[in-house]
Amino acid sequence: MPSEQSHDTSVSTAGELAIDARNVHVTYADGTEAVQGVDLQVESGEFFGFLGPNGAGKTTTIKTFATLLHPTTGTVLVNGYDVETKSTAVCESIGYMAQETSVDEELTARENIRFASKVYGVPSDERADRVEQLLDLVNLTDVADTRAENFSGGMKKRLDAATVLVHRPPIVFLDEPTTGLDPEARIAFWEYLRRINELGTTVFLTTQYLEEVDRLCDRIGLLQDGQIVTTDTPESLKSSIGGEILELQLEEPSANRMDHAKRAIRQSDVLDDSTVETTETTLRVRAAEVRENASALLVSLHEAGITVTGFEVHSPTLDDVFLELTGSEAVTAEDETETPAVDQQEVAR
Ligand SMILES: Nc1ncnc2c1ncn2[C@@H]1O[C@H](COP(=O)(O)OP(=O)(O)OP(=O)(O)O)[C@@H](O)[C@H]1O
Repeated sequence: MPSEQSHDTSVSTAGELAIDARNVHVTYADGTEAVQGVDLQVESGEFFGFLGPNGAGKTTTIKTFATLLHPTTGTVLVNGYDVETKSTAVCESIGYMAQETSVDEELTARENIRFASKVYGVPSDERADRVEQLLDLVNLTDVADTRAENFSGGMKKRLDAATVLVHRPPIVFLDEPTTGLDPEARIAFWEYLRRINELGTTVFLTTQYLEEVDRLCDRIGLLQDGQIVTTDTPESLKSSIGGEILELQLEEPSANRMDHAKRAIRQSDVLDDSTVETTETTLRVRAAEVRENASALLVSLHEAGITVTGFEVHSPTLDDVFLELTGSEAVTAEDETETPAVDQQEVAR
């Protein structure tokens, strides 16, 4: 760990719990039970991905951990501090990045980070060094004196993330930090998160980009309807669903056609034990012997009058885990794009 950038872990050290949530419920004033008995332990230094379909309660949970909402019942310790009785200590020991970017567009990158250092109480004689380290960490040194209004969405996100790190919190909460970014900006941001995690910071994030989660996260918690469905490593989650997946694209897919195909697969005696899931565009058949029986399945579908335009067999991915455990499809990278980005090189200095 490079000493000049090492994060202060005096509040929480490896092996200790960064988050210890027990039976947490959060009910909004209108009666919506957004969180319904969450139990979750995250160790210091972990890179933890918090996943779930829209409306599952991820933002509510993360806001409760970051003291922005009160648990209705249950207890949450963050870095050993109770979010209810020691909320100031919790705030001082965390960084929280909301879904909406909070950088001041009128200020330059350097001014934004300097301002955050002041707000978070970084001693004045340490501020200048801290600002330069963070600019370097998020790769914005070259545009440090450019106003944030000229930045692309990805650059603003990286700047925003730098501002939540000024007080060297041992844990950062990031709520969908890469939503809306184009693939290149997203990769740069994930690389940045990997760096801060390597420097010792616990990373707790919500996201819907499962490929990156698979690559980066030590563990994943899957939330649905306010409850944790499972918590495990990406590898264990993938192997737990077992078998292989045959993905089929149908000609002119529609709900009716998908149902028809699903029935045809079930009625054929090709596979004894299979799980068939459909999304808007794809039919997924999971079974132990699906690879060996793919041709026979295609013949059955053809005989049932269904035209298959494409297919592939693959090992289970986190998308498959997500679909099986929640019954809904995760957002894919293609679903979202950011507004035209100003490339870093294009920004006038
Ligand atoms: N202020 C609020 N008042 C009442 N209900 C709310 C409020 N905020 C969120 N909810 C509801 O609580 C549930 C959980 O919402 P939450 O935003 O925590 O889910 P999420 O998993 O973060 O969803 P998304 O991925 O769409 O951001 C949803 O049913 C949502 O409509």
